[in-house]
Amino acid sequence: MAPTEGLRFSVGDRVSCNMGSDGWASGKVVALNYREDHWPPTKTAPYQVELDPAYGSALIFAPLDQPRVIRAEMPSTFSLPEDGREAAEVVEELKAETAKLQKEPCIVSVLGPELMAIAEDGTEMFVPKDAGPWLITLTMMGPADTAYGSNLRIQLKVNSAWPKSPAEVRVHSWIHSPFLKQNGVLDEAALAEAVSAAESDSPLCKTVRAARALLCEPTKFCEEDGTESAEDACESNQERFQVISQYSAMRQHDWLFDPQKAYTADSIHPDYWKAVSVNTPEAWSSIVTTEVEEVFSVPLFKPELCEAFVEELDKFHATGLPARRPNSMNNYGIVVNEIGMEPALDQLCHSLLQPLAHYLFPGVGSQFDRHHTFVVRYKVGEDLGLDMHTDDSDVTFNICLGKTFKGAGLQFCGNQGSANHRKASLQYQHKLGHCVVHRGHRRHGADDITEGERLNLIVWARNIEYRRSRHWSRFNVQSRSTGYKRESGPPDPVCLSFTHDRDYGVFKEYVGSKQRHRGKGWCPPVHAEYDGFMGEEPLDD
Ligand SMILES: O=C(O)CCC(=O)C(=O)O
Ligand SMILES: [Fe+2]
Repeated sequence: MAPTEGLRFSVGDRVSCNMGSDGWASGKVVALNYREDHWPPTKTAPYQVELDPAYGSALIFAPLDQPRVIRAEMPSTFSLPEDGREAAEVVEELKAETAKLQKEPCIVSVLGPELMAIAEDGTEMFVPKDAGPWLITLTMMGPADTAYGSNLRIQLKVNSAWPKSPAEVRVHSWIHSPFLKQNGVLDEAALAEAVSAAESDSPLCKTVRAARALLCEPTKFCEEDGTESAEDACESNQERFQVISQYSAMRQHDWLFDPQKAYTADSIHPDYWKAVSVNTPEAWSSIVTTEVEEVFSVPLFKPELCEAFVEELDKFHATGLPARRPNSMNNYGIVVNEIGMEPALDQLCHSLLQPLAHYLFPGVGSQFDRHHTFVVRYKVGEDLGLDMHTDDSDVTFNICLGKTFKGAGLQFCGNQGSANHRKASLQYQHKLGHCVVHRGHRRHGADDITEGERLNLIVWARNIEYRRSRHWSRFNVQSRSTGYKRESGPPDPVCLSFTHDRDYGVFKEYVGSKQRHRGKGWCPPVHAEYDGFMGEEPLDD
């Protein structure tokens, strides 16, 4: 059908809709100029879309007729361009361009082009063979004496239609920017504009200059109404930068911050060091313990590394410098990327943890983009434990740093949305230096500590390719609506969440400040209630 009324799509057209952090979901247009009764008279949405059964057949609307909101359903032109060129020719060109890039004054290091370990074609993930896409990884320096005067790590994803099809820019460093999307990808429209303003005879250098300018001089690219957000971003960077540089003079173990020195044969458990050096399935299987299906553990840090890490955190606390907390329930933990450890932790994540994740969870664990890394801390008289939850990660690594403690086990239940997601599957006892590895969608929580103090380093690793695949969308979009399977029976008490569940109060008492959550839960969704389900009474106001 031809598009009507100036809209790009017609009723019946197959489309993909941007579900925000949930990725893209496929469906078909069922109405144009859609309206809901309660909307003001002038408000319409260009399209109503019925999502595919894989996404719960939900009826949604697209608020804007823009490619970033709704696009034609097709294999992403990004990964599998129809007008792609010979791969060898593109690789040669990219090599020549990366050589030019090395000479740019802001560039610290360049790696690649490397074939991606895993990529998405708009719906599914595939292992690239030789036709791309490729990644170019680089570290560059922001302008000195500004809020951006530190190393920035970015990755360029390039396909075989390069340079006709632009590179996607992924920013691994945690930088505040009005142009950065939630997943760490630079806004495509802003990048295109900045590329057209950049000067260079190499398209790759132009892209990198444009990315640097967007990230480090955001006000130049903002319309008047956006200047405020650019200024806010600048201020947040300044604050972060200040903490990092102030603390750099007070560090107890400088080597912990150094990507060349922190995670080496001196600090990594010898079994792990051997396995990662060999990196074969046999080597990994000889050190991995399967604690229960899809939950694994490995020896990772030597006790000396754990001890130094804990001393460093104690030192940071003692300075009184402001720290960002990992979540609202852990008031004494700390986001370690924010105190200057990011370069070293990048190295830990990409060189040491990535190969293990590829072995344990091929596909989703085969490639990581940015990671959110923090330390949780539990102590009697402070935070005791952590409510049942799922992580905003694709793969989570959880390493016990010490100190000595009793209680504080890690309870695992089922996968989010499954019939047994509130059934207990494992109580894991942390061991010094050992790392537990699990998927982010696994329901888990920390038992209360009864004695001593426990600190754990948590790495939430994310994979952009996976989050764009149908699998992730199905799991996340669908599971929030119709996708929760009917629960097989009442929950096991250890799997109850006081922040999420509608029946917590039926089985357990809300103690102290937990009271305020009574009646506010959403889980399980109504259609997924087990036989005989009873919801709790709401809180009397
Ligand atoms: O305390 C632990 O070991 C788990 C912490 C955790 O699950 C989290 O912070 O997401
Ligand atoms: Fe967690």
